[in-house]
Amino acid sequence: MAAQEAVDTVRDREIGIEQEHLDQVYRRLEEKIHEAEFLMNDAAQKGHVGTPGALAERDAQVFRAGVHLNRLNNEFEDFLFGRIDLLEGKDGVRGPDGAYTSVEPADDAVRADNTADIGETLHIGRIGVLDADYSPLVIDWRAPAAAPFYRSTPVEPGRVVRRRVIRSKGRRVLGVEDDLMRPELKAALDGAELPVIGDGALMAALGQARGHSMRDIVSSIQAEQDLVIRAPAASVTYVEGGPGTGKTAVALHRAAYLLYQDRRRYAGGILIVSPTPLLVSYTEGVLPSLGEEGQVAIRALGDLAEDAAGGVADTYDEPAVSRIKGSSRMLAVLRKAARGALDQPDTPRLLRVVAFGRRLELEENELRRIRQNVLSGTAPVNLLRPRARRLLLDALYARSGAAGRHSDPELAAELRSSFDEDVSTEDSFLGFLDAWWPELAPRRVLDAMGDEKRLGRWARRILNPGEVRRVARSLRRPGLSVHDVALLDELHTLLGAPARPKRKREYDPLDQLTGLEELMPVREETQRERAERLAAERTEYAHVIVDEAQDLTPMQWRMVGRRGRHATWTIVGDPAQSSWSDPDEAAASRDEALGSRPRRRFELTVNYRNPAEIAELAAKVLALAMPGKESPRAVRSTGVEPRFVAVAGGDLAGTVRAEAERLLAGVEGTVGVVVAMDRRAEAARWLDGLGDRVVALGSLEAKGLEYDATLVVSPAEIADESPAGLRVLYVALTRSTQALTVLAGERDLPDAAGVPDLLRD
Ligand SMILES: Nc1ncnc2c1ncn2[C@@H]1O[C@H](COP(=O)(O)OP(=O)(O)OP(=O)(O)O)[C@@H](O)[C@H]1O
Repeated sequence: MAAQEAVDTVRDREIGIEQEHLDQVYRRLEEKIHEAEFLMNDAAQKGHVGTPGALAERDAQVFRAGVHLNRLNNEFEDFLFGRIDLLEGKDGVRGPDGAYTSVEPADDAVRADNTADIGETLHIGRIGVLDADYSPLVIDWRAPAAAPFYRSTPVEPGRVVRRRVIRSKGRRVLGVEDDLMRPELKAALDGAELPVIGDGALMAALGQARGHSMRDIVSSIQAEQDLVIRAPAASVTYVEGGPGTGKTAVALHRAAYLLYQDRRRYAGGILIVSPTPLLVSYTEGVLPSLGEEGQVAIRALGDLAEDAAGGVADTYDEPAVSRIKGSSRMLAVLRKAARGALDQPDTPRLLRVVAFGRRLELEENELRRIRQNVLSGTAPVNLLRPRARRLLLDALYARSGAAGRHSDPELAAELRSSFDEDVSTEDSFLGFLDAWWPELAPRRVLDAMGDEKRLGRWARRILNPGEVRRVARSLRRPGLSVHDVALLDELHTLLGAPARPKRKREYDPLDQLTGLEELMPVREETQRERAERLAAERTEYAHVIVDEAQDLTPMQWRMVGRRGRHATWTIVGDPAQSSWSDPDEAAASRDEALGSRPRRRFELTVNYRNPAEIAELAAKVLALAMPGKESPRAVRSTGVEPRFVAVAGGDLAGTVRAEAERLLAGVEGTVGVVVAMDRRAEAARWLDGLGDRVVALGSLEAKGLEYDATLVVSPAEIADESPAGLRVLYVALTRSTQALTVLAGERDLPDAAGVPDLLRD
């Protein structure tokens, strides 16, 4: 008891020490806020008067102050979250943030009797704060000096002796957790022995109940993850790792890191491509919690093309259809369709005009010849219209008999231009051109492909008749599917957008400061509008991050590739979770999108999501889905084995509901019920009235998400859905942080214990 009290006293004292530091940080921030308010008022009063240099300097100050203001107003849970106590550095040099730059300890930092003094203490937070004398009160987590907080391990401690995670809420420190990186050392801080409190900050983070949005992991990023987050943004950073290894988390933190490193370069925008709108809404809170929003667009694959009018495409084609629509064979079909769609059922077959007092006509054959001639070029169809117009005029002029009238070239040219002028302003000619060579919108071509006969013509020798029928039928349904969006985007390129006049903008010196728009409350409305407009106009990005990259189809890789032609890339994925039927084809398209850029490859090996008991079950499916592929190592175990149940009395709905209720009672947070795609709608009805902690999901929608508990309904149904079914089942089984129930239907051939045959040893 007495020992426990002593521990508690030390803990309270250490919390008190961190509290003092946090108080000091807040005092300094308040000072800065006063400065910020003064500067903002001053700026508002003076308007934009002054030399450009002075303006830029003032704006930079307002910007920095605005960052602090914004941060404080948001009352982040843990503004300050870490601390490292370090040995003296080797070179004794300090970096721009006031911390020693060396990661290696000085030669004499550890004495022969294994004692040492702490040479430097750094606090790590969401942004950096300097004291009035420029000493660092808090180091930004992305700064080089903060890297040892994440990188240091007992095997390679560098200068770190003690690594501390500080839990705080607003202005109050709630707790501290320490890890000793050099346990063999007797280290002293200000002459007293260095105390060590508790262990397992990471475990505490992992055990917390889940909500419907992802949390940042800034206080517990692990060394192998940190290497990826801080990898230099050259060419392509390629990250592979199994379920729950933090790929999504790492991708988001990397976006924040890149912005910190080089804000001006990434003013060109960072695009994060996510497979589903569900994953977008699950992850979109992470960047704001890291203080970054303005420059990063997180978009679902179904929301990437501009023509996707009517919002996000989130309907899915049946697997047999998406397999065709996603494949690179569609490219050849679309090329034909983009040209063939010029021929509509109501396309005029005769051109008749009056010129020089004569009636002139071009008949069907002549018109066809002209069209073929124009289309022999490779330019986008809409951009060929001027050439079509010219060839029509040429043919009409030839018919008029005026061509040989003058031998003098100047007179002949004059005659020709007055002919062109006459004809091309005539209503009948203009009306004909609009109908015969209409400006094609991508959507119009896609709709035309819904006509089975026409699609059959365009897809001859590319798709078989059964495939043509399926695709045409799917295109006649209202709305857009996720896979249609990549087709639309390809059509956009094939058709070409006619140049539109650019809108003029007023010059605003504040625009030079990227990110400022997010921070200036007085300008909020207009700046937000501006940000939205810029985002809408943006078609290329400076950095592209692809999450769940294993799922992109060849057509989707082409679509994403177009948005990052000059970009650097970060690609995260897991081939074992791919729902695309032909991973080799997709990999070839990915390589095409990335060109010859060199790649740096990283691997993440630790599963932070699933307890070992769940990971072990999922590994059985992995062995079937991808023999020989190794499972990531689960970092914790809960002692709770997965539960197996068979459908009771043929009542699937009733059993699902009862099992969902049981899970809801068992965990504090969220419950996901994963069913085969074609059961999505009924599953939502089964769960009616159980509250918003539980959601029904189609197997493909479960990508990237996680729940405290999951109920996987009929593994066999999910596995049989598509050629990639086993990999999709692997995804479904790896969504849970605590509890997993597997419900077996008849098709699962459960044994007496309710275990489906797919999951038996
Ligand atoms: N270093 C960490 N500290 C705390 N939590 C972590 C850490 N790394 C990952 N996690 C947590 O583990 C879970 C899985 O992370 P994430 O979703 O990024 O994995 P993933 O590799 O994208 O998984 P999947 O491939 O299954 O979609 C998340 O809850 C994440 O917050």
